[in-house]
Amino acid sequence: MLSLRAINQFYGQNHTLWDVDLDLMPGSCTAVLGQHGMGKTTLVNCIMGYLPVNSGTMTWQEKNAPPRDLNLQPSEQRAGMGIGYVPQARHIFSQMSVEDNLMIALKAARSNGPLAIPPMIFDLFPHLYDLRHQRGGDLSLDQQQQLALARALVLQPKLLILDEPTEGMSPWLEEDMGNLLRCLNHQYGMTILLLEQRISFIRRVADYFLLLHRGRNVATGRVAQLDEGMINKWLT
Ligand SMILES: Nc1ncnc2c1ncn2[C@@H]1O[C@H](COP(=O)(O)OP(=O)(O)OP(=O)(O)O)[C@@H](O)[C@H]1O
Repeated sequence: MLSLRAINQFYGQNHTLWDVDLDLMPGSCTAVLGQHGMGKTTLVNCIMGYLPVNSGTMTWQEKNAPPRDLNLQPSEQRAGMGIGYVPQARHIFSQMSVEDNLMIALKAARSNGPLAIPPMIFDLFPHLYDLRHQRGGDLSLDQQQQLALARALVLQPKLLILDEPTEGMSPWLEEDMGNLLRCLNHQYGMTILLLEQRISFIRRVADYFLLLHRGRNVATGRVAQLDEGMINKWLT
């Protein structure tokens, strides 16, 4: 679905990503791990087109369609292509209603075509239906997190990218988030890329991992292979 090869990125003179490779299989959930400042958000910003890639290739391929060079797609088109993103800072519009927050995502990506919130949104987030006329800023932090996720889902992305979705969450909300991601992954067949620090959460929801250290990809594999040795070496 998405293949990255030898991605390098610089902030000015600062070499931030070094020859990073990543392969996302359709319907899989992959976690990118690493301590603070190791390059996780930078990698996603490159995928979303918010930051330029200095070298390397990013190839997007859907079933029965030719591969597309993601570097050639303007960032504003990537959501329409099927890449949804929930940033770490939720960036919801606090003055707009819940419904308008959802509609604006549809309008931004679809200049023509139907502008209806898909039923799956309120199936997944029934509370948001009850709150649909409330201002985003009046929601609790958990509800804002749900709204940010719902807004990424209105376009029914093929790939959903989440930056630290469990940050600041209590254990029971973390469990709900895990169930939701598993549902999106297994029932809706969505491919998921997760930037995450909590190992227990990764073990619950992810199939594969990629470990970044100082912008370098130092380990990849199945989550079952993520052992204490790796955790002690790279994550503590
Ligand atoms: N706008 C920027 N300008 C210059 N350097 C930056 C900028 N954003 C991030 N960096 C640097 O790039 C490196 C990678 O940062 P990045 O935010 O991608 O790491 P991260 O793994 O996502 O960290 P965190 O877990 O704290 O979000 C860090 O050294 C950081 O200081």
